[in-house]
Amino acid sequence: MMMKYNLLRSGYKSFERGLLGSLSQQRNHTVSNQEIQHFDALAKTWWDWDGESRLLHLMNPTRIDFMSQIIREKTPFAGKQVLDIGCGGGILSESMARLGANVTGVDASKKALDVAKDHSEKDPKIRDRLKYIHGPIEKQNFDKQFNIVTCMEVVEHVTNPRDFLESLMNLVKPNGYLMLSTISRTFMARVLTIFLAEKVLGIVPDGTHDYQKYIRPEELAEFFREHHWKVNDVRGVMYHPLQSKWILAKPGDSCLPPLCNYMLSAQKP
Ligand SMILES: CC(C)=CCC/C(C)=C/CC/C(C)=C/CC/C(C)=C/CC/C(C)=C/CC/C(C)=C/CC/C(C)=C/CC/C(C)=C/CC/C(C)=C/CC/C(C)=C/Cc1cc(C(=O)O)cc(O)c1O
Ligand SMILES: C[S@@+](CC[C@H](N)C(=O)[O-])C[C@H]1O[C@@H](n2cnc3c(N)ncnc32)[C@H](O)[C@@H]1O
Ligand SMILES: [Mg+2]
Repeated sequence: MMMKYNLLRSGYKSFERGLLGSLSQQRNHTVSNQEIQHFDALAKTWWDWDGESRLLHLMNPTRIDFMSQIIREKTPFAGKQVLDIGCGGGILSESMARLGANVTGVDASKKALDVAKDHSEKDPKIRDRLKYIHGPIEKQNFDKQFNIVTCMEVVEHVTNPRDFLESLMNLVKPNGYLMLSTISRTFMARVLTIFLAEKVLGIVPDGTHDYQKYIRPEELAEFFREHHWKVNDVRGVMYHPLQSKWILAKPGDSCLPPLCNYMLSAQKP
């Protein structure tokens, strides 16, 4: 019987250390060396649109669309201070900078970050609005908070997700947003994102995901509400391999929580 567990519940003992450790002042580590080695290996082809990170490139317009729907301003990113956690090669960071944001990208993969820096340096229109920092988020000492913190396709790759998310939440300004995308822990997600996407279709690099690290939207929503944050929206997003594009569910599209990939927006009181 598969143990039903919630990685975000404070009493839950994760494999490395009990989450109770996160209740102390000292935060648990959030970086898995195995995960970072995986993304280090992908760094070289990150900006190859038909390369191994193709689905992330294809996902970009959809996540900009989702965040724009939530922020509901004419120019949702212009002039905003944005922190992109787990920015990788900078696919989303560059898009938000192109829309006028001042973006700080943080990633634990030095190789991916070097690719991000190198790629942004080539574009005078955005390079002055982009800054990249290497290292675990829990070790960063920022002298400011951010209007928007993005964390796209990252939380399913960290250890101690509770500590990871709490570090991010501390970096959001009051009334600011934390925008996430990740994968739900369901059988359908396991079949689609691992069996089909990695093993059968090969559209995601083999070994990218560990089903045990998937987090359900209701678990994330409960976690934010425990911290008295408002959950603005939870939206399913499905990759359509025949159309090679991501389809974002419409608001209120289904009373069911998303069963595979989803995006979630939470707002700080
Ligand atoms: C309990 C146990 C032991 C389970 C084992 C799991 C297993 C091995 C199962 C195999 C058994 C089997 C053959 C099952 C299939 C039949 C079945 C019983 C299904 C039941 C579940 C179900 C209803 C599944 C739905 C599947 C379905 C409807 C198929 C029919 C046709 C169809 C709709 C096909 C669509 C295919 C499709 C949608 C493909 C897209 C796959 C996908 C979701 C891709 C997204 C991948 C992703 C996560 C992208 C983000 C990303 C990307 C990258 C990157 O580097 O590009 C990196 C990242 O970190 C990312 O997060
Ligand atoms: C699938 S990639 C997503 C990249 C980017 N967010 C995007 O969607 O285009 C996941 C990224 O998270 C980074 N990562 C994983 N664990 C991390 C952690 N604990 N702290 C910071 N970055 C991390 C990896 O190095 C990798 O670059
Ligand atoms: Mg992922």
